[in-house]
Formats: sequence, structure tokens, C-alpha cells
Amino acid sequence: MGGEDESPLFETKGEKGRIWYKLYAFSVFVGLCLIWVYRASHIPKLGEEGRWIWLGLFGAELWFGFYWVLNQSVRWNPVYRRTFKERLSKRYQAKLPNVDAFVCTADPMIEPPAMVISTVLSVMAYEYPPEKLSVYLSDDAGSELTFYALLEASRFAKSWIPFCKKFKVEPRSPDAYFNGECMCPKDGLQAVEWGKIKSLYTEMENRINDAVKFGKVSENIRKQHRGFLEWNRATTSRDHQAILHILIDGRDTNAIDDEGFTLPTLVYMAREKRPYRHHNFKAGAMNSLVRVSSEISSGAVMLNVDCDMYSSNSETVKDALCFLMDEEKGHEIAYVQLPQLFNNITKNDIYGSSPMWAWKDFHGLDGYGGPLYVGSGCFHRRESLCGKHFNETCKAALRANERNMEASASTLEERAKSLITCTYEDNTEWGKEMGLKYGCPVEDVITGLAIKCRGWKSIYFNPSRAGFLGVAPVTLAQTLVQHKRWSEGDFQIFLSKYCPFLYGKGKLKLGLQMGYSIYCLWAPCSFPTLYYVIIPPFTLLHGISLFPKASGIWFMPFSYVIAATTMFSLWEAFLFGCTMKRWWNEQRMYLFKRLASYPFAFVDTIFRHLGLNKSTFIITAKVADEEVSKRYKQEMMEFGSPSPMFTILATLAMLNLVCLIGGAKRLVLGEGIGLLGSMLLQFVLCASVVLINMPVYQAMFFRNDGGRMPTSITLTSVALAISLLFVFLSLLLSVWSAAGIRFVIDREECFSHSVPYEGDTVLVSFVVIKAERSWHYGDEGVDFVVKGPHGDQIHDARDKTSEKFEFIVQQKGLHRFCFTNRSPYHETIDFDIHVGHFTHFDQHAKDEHFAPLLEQISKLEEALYNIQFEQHWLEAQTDRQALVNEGMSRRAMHKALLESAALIGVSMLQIFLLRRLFERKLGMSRV
Ligand SMILES: O=c1ccn([C@@H]2O[C@H](COP(=O)(O)OP(=O)(O)O[C@H]3O[C@H](CO)[C@@H](O)[C@H](O)[C@H]3O)[C@@H](O)[C@H]2O)c(=O)[nH]1
Ligand SMILES: [Mn+2]
Repeated sequence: MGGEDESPLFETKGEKGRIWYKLYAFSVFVGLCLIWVYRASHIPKLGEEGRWIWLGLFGAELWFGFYWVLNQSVRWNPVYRRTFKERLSKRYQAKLPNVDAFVCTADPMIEPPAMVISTVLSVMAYEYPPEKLSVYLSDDAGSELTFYALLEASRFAKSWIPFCKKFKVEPRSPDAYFNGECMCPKDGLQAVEWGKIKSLYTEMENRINDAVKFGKVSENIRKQHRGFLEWNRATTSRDHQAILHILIDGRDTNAIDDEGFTLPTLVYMAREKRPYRHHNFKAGAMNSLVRVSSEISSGAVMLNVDCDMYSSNSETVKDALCFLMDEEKGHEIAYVQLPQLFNNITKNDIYGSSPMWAWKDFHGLDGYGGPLYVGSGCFHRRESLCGKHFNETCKAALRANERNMEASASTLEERAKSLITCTYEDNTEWGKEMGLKYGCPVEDVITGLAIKCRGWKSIYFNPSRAGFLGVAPVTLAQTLVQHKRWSEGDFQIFLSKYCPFLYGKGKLKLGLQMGYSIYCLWAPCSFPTLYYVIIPPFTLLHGISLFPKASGIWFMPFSYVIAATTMFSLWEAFLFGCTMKRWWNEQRMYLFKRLASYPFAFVDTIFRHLGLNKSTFIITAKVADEEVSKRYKQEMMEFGSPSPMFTILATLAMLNLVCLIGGAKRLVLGEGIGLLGSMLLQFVLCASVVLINMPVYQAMFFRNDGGRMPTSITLTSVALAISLLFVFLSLLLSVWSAAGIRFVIDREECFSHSVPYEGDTVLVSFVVIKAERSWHYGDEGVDFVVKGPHGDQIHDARDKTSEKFEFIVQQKGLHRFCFTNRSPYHETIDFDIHVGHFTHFDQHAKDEHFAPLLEQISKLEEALYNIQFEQHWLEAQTDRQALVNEGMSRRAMHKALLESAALIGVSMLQIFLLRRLFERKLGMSRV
């Protein structure tokens, strides 16, 4: 047995109880296959009704199944890592490598300099030999405000770092430490120092915030450092020379903290920017940092954090080194990614920013050779990031390296500056084979993939104390935009030559190829989801069943797959200690991303592929105004600023609401429990969508704060929902004439229909389409008699070829509708009936606020039915007329269209007036 010296620096463990998971997964897979079999074996034949709708559903279910299979890759073989930092310290104390930490910022307005320097200070205070630690700040805004803040930080560090080390403070971001939940120390000495440091910090923060408020630094401050000379009147964030200043030079014997210890090196960098040169966003900044640091400190390990992601665990560097320096496996590892967690998540995580499953997936990816590189919170081996291919000679490469001690700081600055000019990268491999790749909105994911295809492995490490904490978006729009960027970038990778299945073939394990594809295929997931959220509700409204009956055997696989996957995800949430509400919020965001972010991402990627648009990088804001933050803390969804994404969400929410109400009405008023049996799944689906959309309805109709849905979006989405209903209605009627019956009559034919309420309006129509003799077209009609429940005659028409009328029901119960054909020929008759139940609505609705809304919806819906009836009638008429006169039908259609348009207009107006009414009511009650 080997001694302590040969024991590994980290340990890997699998998860127990995987066999149960595999059994569960297998059973779900069987369920999925049965669903496919059901769909495939029940496809309506060519020319039959509803074939396309059915095929569409089949397509969606194929996709969901396929995607579910992909997802198994990250659940099949998860691994968990543990490090042994004491062994590292014992064996490598003097031989630890230089570590360079990079912090990126890009806009002092949405990434406040005070926040940025707190992040910088948190990494400067790492528990690591300071002479081996260098921190670089890349400022893509080239802002003197950020430079000034960093200058302040370089001074504050002198007291902050010794304070942290002396009292083992965590977290080491002064902002998080003083404003977070840390307790003021009771112990005498620490309490005194705590007070001193806190006031130092507060003063510094105030000075920085004052400068930011003022928009520039004062003349007094300008005199404090020659660096300010870089900024003149012509300097803008898009147009300036390369700026680089070593604010603390760790080699300098005078660069010491208050306790006399060396300080880590601190560098400010703003790469050259010119309006006519593309700067490649964060990837460009990172590559500049890689070059600059190789000149100044040439750390063998590089850490990158976003400016909002402070280090919350001062031991993380050592953890990372345990992986990279492990004697046996360390040399194969290119990077160590830590999870991106957030410090501003509310109890129920309303925007699903920290979905536990997302990071769980990374354990699964780790089992197949390595997680994705996702930007912030990742430690890289310099050589692998710079393009080196893995081979066995890489062994023992990570060693302590000497810094250039001869060159003066200003020489280093000059040399470094020449590496960050606009032209430096021309005709080089930077952005292609070296450094981070350009041209992709998720530079990190594509770079990580390329690194792994060069033969390296990666590690996912989730320490019990969070390594990094950032700022999660605090509005719905920001979250959706961020996900649009990610899903767009990932999908772009899938379509490029870096597609995990092509590029990774033979280089990555199949499990990892599948794992990468989960992310790469986010964007296309939007279409099956959209289909599922639109079509089943529509057909629910029209009483068309798309899923097996609840009593039938085919119902089993559907219900099993839905129940099993839902229960499983609830179980997982429960294991993570999630609240029910948080799980529910997560489901909502899961749906919203698929409905709103991913479709845009998909379309934009396709356009980009066709060369129609360029990629952009919308930086996520890290600050919000007070009102917005307040609502975020109260977990109220923020819809305040208009966004086309909201229009989609609101339209679909309205659509599902109307369809659910329509379906429920059918259930209550007409077809009863039989309908529920044949439409159960559609009801469940539609009802879940409506439930999950509650915050949307609230924002549209019931809220009065700044975060409610903008009126313009409410109006547009209501109009859109109505138009969609009409479009589908006419489509459905043309392909799937569910309403009305067409039958051939010989002598006599009777129908009965039960009307449950007195006072309902019944619309009845029939048209004799054609007689069964082609050579002769006569005008012979049929007789039509309607009788009430007690045999009383309600309507009597003699010898009519068509008829349309309505009557009010006097007595509820079974009504009879009888046709008599007096001609010797068979006739084809189209018969349609519709019972309207609007007048009774107000008796049922109690809620004072809900009543008018539901009434309006009901009215709309009633109108819709009437139009449907009308259209059906027109169509039947048209069919008849087609035999007589083509021209007539066109006029009929025009009439129908005109009617529809008028109705949309009126409904819109009603909704608008209703809203106004609400506003006034709420306004009054507040006074
Ligand atoms: O031109 C730019 C644009 C952005 N950034 C910086 O990039 C970081 C990430 O930007 P942010 O808007 O916060 O994006 P997020 O979506 O929150 O970032 C995640 O997703 C990005 C890829 O889309 C990764 O690069 C990040 O590391 C990862 O945290 C921030 O520090 C920015 O300052 C730049 O330096 N230059
Ligand atoms: Mn961010």
C-alpha cells in the first residue's frame, strides 16, 4: 500500500439506488413507446377528418419522447466529487502554481462599479499565497468610473484582506459580508475591527456611488492616479485606445497590506475599442485577459467570474487545484466548473433561476467525461484553453512558475497593451483554435465542447459551501431574454460544424454527446410545446377528442407517463428541500421559456444561418429600480415593460382560458360525464395551463401596480386570441365538420336533444344539400317539425329546402326535431343545432370582480358559437348553392368575414371598456 503521499487529491463517488431509477426510466420508456404505437395505429386515413391534427400530435409526442431519452443521459450515471485540501497543502505548499483570476464587466450603469469591486475583493482575499495570485478586471465599457472604483479597491484591500484572513471571514465580498445575513461579531477585538472596516467600506462605497451618480470623477480624484489621463473628452466606451494599469504589483516589496503581508497583483484592463471593429463581447474580453495575464503573471490556472459573481468560499482555489494537480488523473483535466448560484433568490424562486435539476444534470454530465463550461465560476488550465491538444506528455505540466522579475511594471504595461489592440488578433488563431471561440452567443459552451474534443476532460464540483454567488435576473423579461440568448447560442452550436453528434463523434462518449444535445435542442422544443398548448384546447372547445377515452386501455400509457414523470419531479424537488410552490414556479418558467424565449431563439438562429441578422449580446441587468425590487421580493411576477414575449404568453393564456370555459360549458350544459370521459386528458392539459398562467391573468385584469401587463399587450393578446380562435374555427369547420350532422333521408328521420335550462336560446338550421339524382335538380323540400318535451309543437315548416330559426325554450327537457321527405328520392340534409345559455350566467357567477370578466368571456364565446353556427349554416348553404351558383358562395363568405371582423372589433372594445372600469374601481377603493 502506498503512503499518504500517493493518496489521491480527490475522490469520485457514484450515486446509490441507481437501479431503481433505471427501472423507473424503463417503465416510462415503455409508456412512451405505447403512446407512439397508439398514435401510429390510430392515424385517420387519407381524406378522413382530423388527419393533420393527429399527425401533428404524433410529431410532438415523438419529439417529447426523443427529448426525454436524451435527458436520460444526465440521469444515468451521476458522480459526486470530494477534495482533500489538506493533502494538497501538505504536498505542494511551496510548489503551488500561479493563479490568475479574471473579472469581466461591460457597463457601469447596469453593473455598478461598487458591485464589481466587491467581486474583485472577494477573489483577492482567497486563502491562497498572495504572491501567486493575480486579479484582472476587464472593463468593456472602458469607464473611468470603474477604473476609479478599482483604484479605491486597491487601497481598501490593504485592510480588508488581513481582516478576512485573521478572522476567517466568509463570504469575502465586503458588500455581501456587510449587507448580508452575517452577524456583527461579539468578540472584543473582532468587533472593534469589524466596526472600523465597515465604516471604511461604507465611506468608500459612498464615494464610488457619488461618482457614478455624478457620471464622472472629480478633478480632485483625477490627480490621485496617472491612469486618469487615459480619459479625455473624446473617449467613449466604443472608441478608445488600449488602457492597462497595474494597480498593485505583487512583486513590489512596498505593495503590502496593513499587517505587512504581500498583496495580490491587481490589474485594470480595457482593450482597445473602435466603432468599426467587432469586439466579440465577453469572448473577446476573455481572450485579451488570457494574453495580458500571460505577460504579467502567467498563471498556469485561470479563474473567470462575472462581475456579479463574488467568491463566497475562500477555499475554492484549493478545491480546484486538488483536481488539476492530482498525480494520477489531474493532467487530463482541462477545467473545473462550479455551479452558478445566486444570492438574491427569494423563497419560492419565482423565475426559476436556480432550478435544482439544472445543476443536478451536471453531475450526470460529469459521469460521462465532463460538464459544460458555462462561463462564470470556472477554473481553466491555461494550456488547454489556449488550444493545446491533450496527450500523455501533458503529465506533470502544472507546476509553480516564476514570474518575470526583471521587467518593470511600466514595461509590462506597455507590452501587455500591445496585446490588446484591435488588430492584434488579425490573422491569428485567437477566437478560432486559441482561447474562447468567437461568433456564438454562448462562447463558453462552444469553447468547452471544443476543449473536450481535443481530448481533455472536465470536472463539475459542487462544494457544500457555495463557491460563487451571483445576481439572478429580477424580472420576467430579463429572464426570458437571458434564456433566449442561451438557447439561441446552444442551437447555433447544434447547426454548426460543432454539432455534438458530428464534431464529437469518436471523441466524446455517446452519453456526453446526448447530454450536450439537451441544451443544444432547447430552441426546437418550442414548437411541440406550442402545438400542445394550442391544439388540444381548441379541439376541447369543439368537443373533438384527441386522446384515448378514460375507460379505454390506451388511456393507461398516457396517464402513466404523465403521472410518473410528475411524481418523480416532485420527489426530486422534495429531496432538494424545495417548497411545493417553488416546484410549481419552476414548472411555470419551464413552460414560459418554451413558449416565449425558445421560439424567438429558433427564428433568430435560422435567420442568422441564412445571413439575415448578426448575433448580439444583451447584458443582463444587475440592478433594478426600487419598485421592481420590492415586487421581486414579494414574488410578484413583473410584466411592466412591454415585450413581444409577453404578447405570446398572454395570448396563449387567454386562448386556454376561453377553451377551458367553453369545454367546461359543454360538460355542464350538454354532453355531461360522457364528454369528460372522452376528453379527460384534454381537460387536464388545458386546466393545468390555465392554472399555471394565473399570474398572467392577474397581471392582465386584476393588478394595478407598475408590474401589471401593459394595456397595449392585453388588448393585442385578446385580439390575437380571438383571431386565432376564428382562424381555427374556420379551418376546423372546413376539415372537421364536428358541428352539425349530414345525413341521407329516405322517409322520416328524427333527432332529440336535451335542453337543461328554461329560457335558453336554441338555434336550429337545416339545408337540403342535394337530391340523389344528378340529372335533375329540383326544388323539392322537406317538412320539419320541432316539438317540446310535452309534445307541444314549437315550429313547423313545410316543403323547405333550407331553414334557419331560433326559439326560446319554455320547458326544459328533451326536444324532438323531425324531418319528413315527401319526394320519392333520397335527400341529403345538413342539420345543425346550438343551445345558447348566456342569459343565465349572472345567476351563477358570484364574485363581484370575476363576474364582469367571465360574463364578457362568456359573451364572446357565445358570439363565437353563434358565428360557428352561422358559418356552418353558410357553408351548408354554400354546398347547396355550389350546385346552383358559384358566385353566391363568395358573397356568403364575404358576409361571414365581415361579421367576424365586426365581432372582433366589438369584443375588443368591450374588454377595453371593462378594463377601464376596473381601473377606476380600484383607483377609487384606494383613496
Ligand atoms: O461585451 C460584453 C458583454 C458581456 N460581458 C461580461 O460578460 C459577463 C456575462 O454577462 P451577463 O449579461 O451577466 O450574462 P449572463 O447570461 O448572466 O451570463 C452567463 O452566460 C454567459 C454566456 O451567454 C456567460 O458568458 C456567463 O459567464 C454566464 O454567467 C458579464 O460579467 C459581462 O460584464 C463582457 O465582458 N463584454
Ligand atoms: Mn450574469
